[in-house]
Amino acid sequence: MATRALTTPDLQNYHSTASAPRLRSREPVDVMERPFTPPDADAGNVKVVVRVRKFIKRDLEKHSPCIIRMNPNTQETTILPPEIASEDVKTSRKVYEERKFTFDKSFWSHEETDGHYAGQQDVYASFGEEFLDHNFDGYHTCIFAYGQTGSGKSYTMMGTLDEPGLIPRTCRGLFERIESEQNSSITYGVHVSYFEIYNEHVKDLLGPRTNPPTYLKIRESKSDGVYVQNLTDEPVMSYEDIERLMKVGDMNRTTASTKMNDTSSRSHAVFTLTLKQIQHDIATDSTIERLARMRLVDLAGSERANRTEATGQRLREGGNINQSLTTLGRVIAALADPKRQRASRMTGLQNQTKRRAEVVPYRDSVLTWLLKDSLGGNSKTAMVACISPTDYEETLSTLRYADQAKRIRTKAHVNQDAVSAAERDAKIIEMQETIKSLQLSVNAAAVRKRDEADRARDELEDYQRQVSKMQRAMEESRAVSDVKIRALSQEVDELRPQNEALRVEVEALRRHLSLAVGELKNPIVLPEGFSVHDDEDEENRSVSDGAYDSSVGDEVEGDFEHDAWQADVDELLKDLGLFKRKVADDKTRFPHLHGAVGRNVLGEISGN
Ligand SMILES: Nc1ncnc2c1ncn2[C@@H]1O[C@H](COP(=O)(O)OP(=O)(O)OP(=O)(O)O)[C@@H](O)[C@H]1O
Repeated sequence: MATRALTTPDLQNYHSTASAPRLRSREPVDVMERPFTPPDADAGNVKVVVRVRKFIKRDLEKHSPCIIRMNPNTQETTILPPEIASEDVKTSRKVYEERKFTFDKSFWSHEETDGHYAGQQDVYASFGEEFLDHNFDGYHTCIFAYGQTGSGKSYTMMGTLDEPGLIPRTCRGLFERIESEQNSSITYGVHVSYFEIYNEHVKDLLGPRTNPPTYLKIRESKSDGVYVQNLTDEPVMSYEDIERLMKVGDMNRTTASTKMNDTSSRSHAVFTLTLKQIQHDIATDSTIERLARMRLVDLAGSERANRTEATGQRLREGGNINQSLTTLGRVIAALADPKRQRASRMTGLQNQTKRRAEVVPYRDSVLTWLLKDSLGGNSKTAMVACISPTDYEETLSTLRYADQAKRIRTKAHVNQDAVSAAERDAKIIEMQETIKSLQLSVNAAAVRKRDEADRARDELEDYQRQVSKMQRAMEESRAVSDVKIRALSQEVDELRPQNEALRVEVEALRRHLSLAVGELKNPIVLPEGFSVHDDEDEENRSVSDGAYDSSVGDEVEGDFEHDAWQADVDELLKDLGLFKRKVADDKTRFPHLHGAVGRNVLGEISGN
């Protein structure tokens, strides 16, 4: 924000006809002389002006005559019936008749050579400057252009490079006033936003272009009313800053060629200037803050589809444009309803009357919802009805619309806050505290979010780690099992022949043993003098004894045999004990070889 000195050279180009002369006089003004305290609320009707444009190529090709007359003294606009062939008049059911309307201003922009011709500067000077006065007094304002396609809305609002319209002139006027301000105790801040409503979507015209386009949301709050969320609201320091933004916005606007207009605006464009003034009184160390919003709206054309020969996308656009404009018509009708106006002024309303006061269908379209305050609330509002000089039906419809809008009353109040030094300090501290606590909660939320995310990520990683660990462990254990199985199989294979040999040996021993045990239990008693020699025994004895002594009696021979058997049995039992131990050892070493082999062996040993 800054207090500025007047630098723009072409101030002289503007001449003023508007009523509020204070800043317009360009005289240095004493702050005491210009008290910062205008009346608090100002109820007034919507200001309605009508403007007829000159012939354009299309009119000239059709050789259509001008059917509009305007009286510069009475501000009366007259529409004459079109010259149609008498046969057509007879067959047509439509009523073509002369109609008169009176508006706050009727701008004759049809023929430059006429004495009461109104150019762009005249239109601005007539009410643009007055509305700027309202802004500096702290009132919100809204100027919107309404009319059929090709009737001159964009020309009136934006204009051309050579003939700038209301928007550039208002912006230039705003900065000229700021720069001409002599009072160094006032600081100014200006912001600009520019958006369009296309097919019932809000598009930021100053934001970056995206594909697909980004549509913004509309919100409503107690403190800010209806607003567009995340809309670019650019701070500007000079008219040149705004000029640059206007170019960006206009390039982003959705236009198309229709039968009625080569560069037809297919959207409603809303250009908003916000002016904040802070006046500081050094003596009392208090400040007065004023906030004013200027809405400058270029509506899309109110054409009927069959007239523009629209199809496809154009037809759909037409439907949406008409939905907004039809709703605007209903809102205007509701606001202009005298019964409603009476009801809204009355206190202690009956229910039915109260409902009538409340039911204005603002929310039925994006356009009317966003213009809610401008149309029926805290705003000083003007409508510029743009008309073609040739089109009876569309022009009559626009004039009727405008005539109805005249009856709308708004209740504007000054948006001003007086703050003492102590209050300001307290407010700053409070804001600092709020910011601090917001920052903390934002940080905490961010940390919480981050923590939660981190924790979740950690948990996931941990889980994944566990899963892969487990998979690895399973693979390892499978590998170990495979090795074990292979080793055991090998061992079993190796043991198989030993086991077989043992089994055979055990079998032989068992047979031998049972024979021996049987002999021991039932010894064979030979008759006296009977000896049984076999050749082998005889031979053995001869060899072992060296000499055979036939004198050794039968008893001696029997004892000897018994001892030998006993020694054999002892030997066998010893072998068996050894074998048993060996088998038991193997069983401990190869418990898995519980299988048939081991069991068989052990079973066989134990005689099972
Ligand atoms: N007062 C005027 N003086 C000179 N030319 C004008 C005037 N008004 C409109 N025109 C011309 O008429 C044509 C149509 O005007 P403009 O584009 O402003 O119409 P529009 O109502 O905005 O149409 P749309 O709704 O299709 O956007 C343009 O070529 C414009 O320059």
